Amino acid sequence: MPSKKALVRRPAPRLAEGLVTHIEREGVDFDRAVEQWEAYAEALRTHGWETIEVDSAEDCPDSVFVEDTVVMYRNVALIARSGAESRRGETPGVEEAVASLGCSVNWVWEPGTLDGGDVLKVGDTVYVGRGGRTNAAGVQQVRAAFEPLGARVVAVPVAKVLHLKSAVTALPDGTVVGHVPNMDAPSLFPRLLPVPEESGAHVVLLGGDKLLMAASAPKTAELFADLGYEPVLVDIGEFEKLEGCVTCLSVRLRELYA
Ligand SMILES: NC(=O)NCCC[C@H](N)C(=O)O
Repeated sequence: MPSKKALVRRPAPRLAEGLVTHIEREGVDFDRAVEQWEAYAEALRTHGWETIEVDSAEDCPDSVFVEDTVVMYRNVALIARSGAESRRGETPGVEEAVASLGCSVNWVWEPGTLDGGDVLKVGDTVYVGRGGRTNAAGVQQVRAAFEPLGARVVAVPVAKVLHLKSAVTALPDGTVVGHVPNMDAPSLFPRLLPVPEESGAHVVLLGGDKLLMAASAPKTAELFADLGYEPVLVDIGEFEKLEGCVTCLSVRLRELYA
């Protein structure tokens, strides 16, 4: 059944200690990060999403990036097991949240690793990035969880960036949007629109023609507006310093059984 709920998780006080892998570390202004997070959640609500706050994980610096902890396919939640050990303590609160919403809950088990940021769904195609955070066993476990439900899993090598969705996401019509210099295997995507900015590759579908995007991608926003979309820009600069993007700050639940 269609639903418009989104999990979000308040930044932990230790946010500034979050992991940085592919960029230089920069100081994070915690108060500003909280303001940006509030504005992000407000943008979701303004566009019809009910935000559900997962209990905060005070000791987990990266816990605001809630997308990495769980992958949804229909009503089934697959609880991730991050390739970064420091992130594994983030999952219990998320398990509770999805279970209390009536989702069926599965887990990625050792030796599998998976970050939700490596999973891009386009219709029933589920692209899974195999990279620093997601290993081959993790990809196999996504297949085992979702293919019996009708998904087709496509594994995608990821080496240049943190996650698959650091490089590509998709528009409402299924066109994949990607920053080609960050992509390891662009030919795996049948309909690819290259975008001029790294953060332009990150869109959250708000419904209809509306696309939530980072304010740091003005040229891509113009490109999308010219194609008939309506970009909604939010400043997430403090999270970008930690390799975060608009997608990673929420998990949308679109097919709950009410
Ligand atoms: N899905 C995402 O894009 N997640 C961003 C995670 C950033 C965090 N600092 C990390 O390295 O895990």
